[in-house]
Parts: sequence; C-alpha cells; structure tokens
Amino acid sequence: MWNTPSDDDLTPMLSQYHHFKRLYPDCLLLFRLGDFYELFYEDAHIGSKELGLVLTSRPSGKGRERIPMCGVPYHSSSTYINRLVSKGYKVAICEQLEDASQAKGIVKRDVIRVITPGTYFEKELSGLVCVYNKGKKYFCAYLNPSTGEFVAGAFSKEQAYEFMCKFSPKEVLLKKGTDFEFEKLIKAYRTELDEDYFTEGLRVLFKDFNVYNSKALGFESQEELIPCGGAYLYLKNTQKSFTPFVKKPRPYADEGYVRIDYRARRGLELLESYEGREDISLFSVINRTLTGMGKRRLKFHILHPFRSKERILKMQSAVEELINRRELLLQIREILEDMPDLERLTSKISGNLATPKDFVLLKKALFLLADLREKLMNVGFSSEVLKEQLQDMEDLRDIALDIDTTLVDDPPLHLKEGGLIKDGVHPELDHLRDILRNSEKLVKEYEEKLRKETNIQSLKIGYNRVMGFYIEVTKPNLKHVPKYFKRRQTLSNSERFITDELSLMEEKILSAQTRIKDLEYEIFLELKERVLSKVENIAKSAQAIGYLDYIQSLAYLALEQGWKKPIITDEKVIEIKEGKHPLICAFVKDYVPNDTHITEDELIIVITGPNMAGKSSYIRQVAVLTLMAHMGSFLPCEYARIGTVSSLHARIGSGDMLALGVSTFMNEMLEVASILNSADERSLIILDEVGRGTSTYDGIALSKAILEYIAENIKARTLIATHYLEITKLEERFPCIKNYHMAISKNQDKLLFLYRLTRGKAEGSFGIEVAKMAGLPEKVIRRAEEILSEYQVPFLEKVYIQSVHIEKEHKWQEILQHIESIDIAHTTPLQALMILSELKERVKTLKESLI
Ligand SMILES: Nc1ncnc2c1ncn2[C@@H]1O[C@H](COP(=O)(O)OP(=O)(O)OP(=O)(O)O)[C@@H](O)[C@H]1O
Repeated sequence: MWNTPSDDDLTPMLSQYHHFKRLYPDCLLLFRLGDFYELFYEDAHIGSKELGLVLTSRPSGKGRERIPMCGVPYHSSSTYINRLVSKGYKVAICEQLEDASQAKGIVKRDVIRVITPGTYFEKELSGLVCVYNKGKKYFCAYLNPSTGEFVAGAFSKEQAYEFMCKFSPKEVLLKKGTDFEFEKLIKAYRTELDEDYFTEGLRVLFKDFNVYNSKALGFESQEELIPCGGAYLYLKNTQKSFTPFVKKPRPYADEGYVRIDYRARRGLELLESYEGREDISLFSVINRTLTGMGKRRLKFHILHPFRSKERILKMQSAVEELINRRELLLQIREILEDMPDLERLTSKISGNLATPKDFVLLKKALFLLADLREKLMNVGFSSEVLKEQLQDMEDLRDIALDIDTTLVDDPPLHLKEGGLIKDGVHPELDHLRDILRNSEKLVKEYEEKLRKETNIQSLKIGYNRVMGFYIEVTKPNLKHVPKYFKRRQTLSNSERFITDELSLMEEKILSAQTRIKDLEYEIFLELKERVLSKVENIAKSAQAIGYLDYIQSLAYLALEQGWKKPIITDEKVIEIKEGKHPLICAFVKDYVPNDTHITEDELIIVITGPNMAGKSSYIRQVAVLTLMAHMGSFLPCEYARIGTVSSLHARIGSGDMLALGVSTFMNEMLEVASILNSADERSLIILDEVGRGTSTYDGIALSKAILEYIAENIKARTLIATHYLEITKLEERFPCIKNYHMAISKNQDKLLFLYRLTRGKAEGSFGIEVAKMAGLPEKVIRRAEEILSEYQVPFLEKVYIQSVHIEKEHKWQEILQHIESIDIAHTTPLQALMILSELKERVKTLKESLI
C-alpha cells in the first residue's frame, strides 16, 4: 500500500500526485508536468537507476522536506516506457487533461493508461496468460493484444504449464492463491486478481462481444471462459480508451495439432537455444518469412504441427505448388517483402495509438494486399490451402483510397501538430488555409498602407510568440506615429505598437490556425472510424497473408536447400535416408547424414557410443525432422517416409530444469514420469541418457525398466541414447528393440568420430579417450587408466562391469533358489544327475559371462 503523509500541508500538485499513487500503488507513476513526465519519491530512485536519469528534488510543501524527482521529456517518453516495461515494471501514465494556461486552479489530470509487461501492445509481444483454477482443473486463456489472438481451454495442472510455455507470455494473471509456480519455467510478471474480477470480466466480455453464453463462442462450459473474462477486463482496465482490437475468444484446439511437451520445445531448441538465443534455434534456420504475420505463423506451427495426415498433405501440396511455380513464388515474395505488419497496425488503430504515419503504412499495406490479390486471382491456384487464403484476402482498396485522398503522404509524427489532411478534402479547411496563406500577403499590404499613411519608410510589421503582431518604428520617426497606434514595448532604438486593425487580423489568423488543427483532428477521427468499421475484414486478410507467407517460406527454403518432400503415412514408421539436422548442420561443417529405420517391428532404437559420438544430435534429428514433416515442410534428406505422430516427448539435456528447485535426478524422473503417463502408442519419444543422475546400478535398472515399460505398455516409437551397454541386452528379449551405435575408429590410440549410425551395440564408452581429447592433465589421464586397468578388462568401461555384476548376482540367487527348491525325497537318481548337470552348466555360463 502506498503510504502517504497527511495531504494537508502538501503542495496541491503533490497532493494530486498522492491521490493517483494511492490508486496505482504497484505502478511507477509517470506524472505529466508541462513537457515532462516526472517520477517522484521511490519511483524517482527507480527511474534514476533503471533509466540513468539525473535525480533532482523539489519542495513538497510548507515546512516540509524536498522530495526526490526525475523526469523524461514527453516527446521521447515511449523509449523510456519501453525500457521500464521490458525490465518488468508496470507504468501508469498520468496525463494533463487540460491546457495549463486555461486551467482554473490545479490542472485536471487522470491516469489514462497502465502499461504492463503483457499489455504493451505497440511492441511485438507475447501477451498474457490468465489462469483460473478450480480443484484439479486449470482454466487458462491466452490473449495477445498485439494481434488480437484470444484462445482458452480447460487443462490439468501439467497441461496448464504446457499451455503457458507454448505461448511464453510476458505476464501471467492468476486467481489469488492459485498454486501455479510458473516462475520456475518462464520469466513473466505475476499479477493476482480477486475472484470477483473474473465474474465481472465475464459479464463485460459477454456484453462487449454481444453473446449470452459460452456455447455461442464454441465453448463447452462457461468455466472455460472465466479466464477470458479476467484477461479481457484486465486489458480494458489497464488500457482504458486505448484497448486494442481483440478477436472473439475461441477454444484452444490442441487436438488438431501434434502435442509438443515443453521439454521438447526447450530440448530441441525450437524457438530459442538453451541460453535463450533466438538466432540459434530451429526457427531461425528455417525462417524465410517476410512479414510479421508470417513469422508469427511459422513460430506457431513449429509448436503446433498438424496432426492429421490429410492436413499435412494439404499443406504439402500448397508448398509444392509454389515450388513448382517458381516465378510466381518470387513475385509473391517481392510483394510480401514490402508488406507492413497489418495485424499490429490494426491493434494500434483500434487502441487509439496509431499515429498518422501508421495510417499511411496501413494504406501501403492495403494497396499491396489489393495488388497481391489481383495478381493471384489472375493466375489462380490449384491447391486447396492456397485457394482458401486467396478467398480470405479481401479487396480493401477503398479504405486505402480513402486514406490516400484524406491524408498527406508524409504526415507529421503527432496527431495534433496539424498539416496531415490533404487540400480539397474539406471546404472549410481549404478556406481557412487560404486565409492563412493570404494572411502574409494581407499583413504586407497593411504594412505598405501604414508606411504611406505615416510617411515612415522604415516602419515594419513583425511577429513573435509572446507579443503576437506588432508595428515597429525607430526612435527618430516616433514623432510621425499617429494617435491610434497603441504602444506595446520600448526597445533601445525603437518602439513597438499595435492597432485595432492589426489586432483583428491577428485574431483571424490565430483562430484560423486553431480551427484548422481542430478540423484536421475531426477529419482524422472520422477517417479512423471508417477504417475501424473494416477492422475485422483487415484482420481476416492479415491472417491469410500470414498463411501465404508461411507457405512461401517453406517453399523457398525447400528450393534453396534442395530438400525433399516426405511421404506421409498413418503407418507407425519413420524411415529417413541421409537425413540431416537442419540446426546442427547449419553450424557444423561436414555434417554426416544418417539413416533412420523405425517400423512397427523395430519400434525402439537404443543408441550407444562414446561421448561426443553424435548420439544426442542423432535422436534430436529424428525428432526435428518428424516435427517438420508435420508442418508440411520438405526435409533435408534423400528420402523420407514419416508416419504421423500424436505427440512428441523429449527428455534431453541436464540442468535445464534446475530452476524447478528439485535435484537434477528428481527432475529427470519427474520428466520421465510425465512422459510415461502421457505418451500413447502414436507418440514419438526421445530419451537422452536417462538415469545418469543417480548411481550406475540404479541408472541401469531404471533405464531398462523404462524401456521395458515402453515396449510392453506404450508401444510408442522411441529413440534412446545411452552409455549403459547393459541396456543393449534388451534386444534379445524384445524383438521390437534394436541396437545401434555411433561408429568410431581408433587410429594409434586416438579416437576418430565417424558420426555414422551403425547396427549393433558400441564397444565401450571410451570416456578416458574423450577426456584426453578434451585436454585433461596428463597426470589425471594416466591415473584414470591405472584405475581402469585394475578391472583388467581393457576397453570395457566400469559401467559395463558393474552392470554385469548385478546381473550375475541375480543369476547366482536364482541358482541357489533352485538348489533350495529340490525335493530330494522325491527325486530319482536319474533326475538328480540331470539336475546336477544343468546346475553345472548354469554355473559355467555364469562364470564365462564376465567378458
Ligand atoms: N552427424 C554429425 N556429423 C558431424 N558432426 C556431428 C554429427 N553429429 C554430431 N556431431 C558433432 O559432435 C558433437 C557431439 O555430438 P553429441 O552431443 O550428439 O554427442 P553425444 O554422443 O550425445 O555425446 P555425449 O554422450 O557426451 O552427450 C556435436 O556438437 C557436433 O559438433
């Protein structure tokens, strides 16, 4: 709570400040004072620290101490606001509502907008997620004020985390007291709302969207809409009259897409690398989009690849059509290259934040849209998806023409500066402008008339901001000044006068100027209303452009890289010849391509091999190529036959979820548990070194048990990279499990990585060799070799020996149990001999099995 001293002895301005600060205690209050936004008290310290502003002070009232303050110029405030919001602050803009010179008493002010990390829609942002929890259900909504996107659904807690991670919002709204520790997964601002806020939000949502129940919006239950109410009201309450365009909320249709768990999203570095770098991600290497809309669509489909074979095939044929019509593809790219971001422009216009320059950009976008549409109409499309996009692109040339006839081509930055409306738009405006243009001539004529009348040749009419117009006469000529001249100012060499006639001229000129500005503003508002009446049509066309850009991006990429179209099937297969990982091979020269052969009969692939041999890269490659095939993309390979998957699960890397506050191993097991509980037989699972966070024995036992569970119960296509050679034994028990290893060769005791996937298990882990290559001190290496040699088993890693011990121990126990269970009283001599011979055989096998 904002604690204020009693307002009694504060200056009136500060007491007004305290009033607003009490209303917005969690915000930095930017208080408009003339040409500046000022921050006071603690806010001033924060502003000074975060923005590098000079801290000053001002008196706060009679007998009171001076208070700290700092400020930013009004004209460049957006840069400062941007910096504060991106550092995670909420900023309340307290504006002057009247002209200080006209105000009686203290100037009227009000908070006109609160900018929060999730609602700063002028900037491209990832928006808000709102969570409302009831028992075990988590109702979540996502609202993106930059694009108007609004979706919601009901989830379990785990799915709610997934939903949130998919959208990576900058701000999360929660019902007070909700158990939802999102800070451990994403960096976003937390805002808690009361239960009543949601109820009120739902009421406002229904009213604004003119619907009476959730069914009308396609939702099964009203509860699913509750978080939409919260998010929508929050946006309205913070943005006030600046509320941007928001589409009707729709159910989050996850079932149409492959589910990608958030670990896979991170582990496969889909949108950003582990370190959070966007330029090292799958997105960055496959992105050939040219518009903001296309870029967002591509990001969306990387996280939401199509689930059904039919949809993938449709998207593929759209991509293929553009590949085959190369000329057309290049023409489309040429137009899209210049296309402004229609979605964000629409939001800005709806949110009253569009400058006249934004309208000129909109005009450009709509003319380009019309050209594009006309061109595409003329050539026509054969693929269904492209035809649909063309249908959704509306001819909005009339709005473009309207803007073109109304606004000048290069309008000023700010609305109220004037000079933004073209001549010929409004007769009164033209007339007033004539008056202004003539005024110079009229003043000149009047000056000439006065010279003749007074016989003072040096008489001049001048103008300045303080005095307005004046007549200047030099001292020697003062005796010729007529009586009706009124003295205004005395200077060292001259005197300044005014006449009633000149005053009248001045009034006319000034009032024309004011009226021109008002009229221009009115005309602009009318234009804005006409544009707003077409906002939904613009949004629909913008979406179609986004899709077209997405398709052309995939087509261009395939052409540029010579990628191949994968065959899509519903069989449980993944067959790839000479596949490459698009991200890794962008950074690794001489990347070695590899084949993949997963079928119903060979469902689970166990890959062993030394460290650094390329195991992880390979299993990621299979996952990424499968995902891309589901996006409708072509693939970096010679041939691919991809069977559709329902979900993609990955347990990759270590330490990435350490933020969860649990141990590495616990975290690993949580992840595996979640995969085993949510994967189905149509899923693709990739597991990288499961169980390495615990003791070798436990690790081996767990890895084996996990794979057995997948083979017997889930039956999902699975790739596991492991150092535990013991696991390769599963191949003998489960026909669907196949062993592979990453080939190496040894050259004079030096390891050579071949990066070739080869049938069969690896010889060992060669940990010491890899450590040598990494440059560990010679002494450490020698000692390690000594310790290893104590096992007297060259090249067999410790892990293997330990695992054999477990197995042996187990087998000894079995033999002992067998001996104990012999019922001697009922055993014939012949049977006894046979039992003895069998036991001897088992002991012999067990002894030999150390190798
Ligand atoms: N197919 C390939 N062709 C060329 N270089 C590759 C290939 N695959 C991987 N590499 C290179 O090898 C490095 C190590 O690969 P990766 O991390 O996949 O090995 P790993 O076997 O999983 O190692 P570890 O067991 O230590 O995790 C990669 O960073 C890359 O530089």
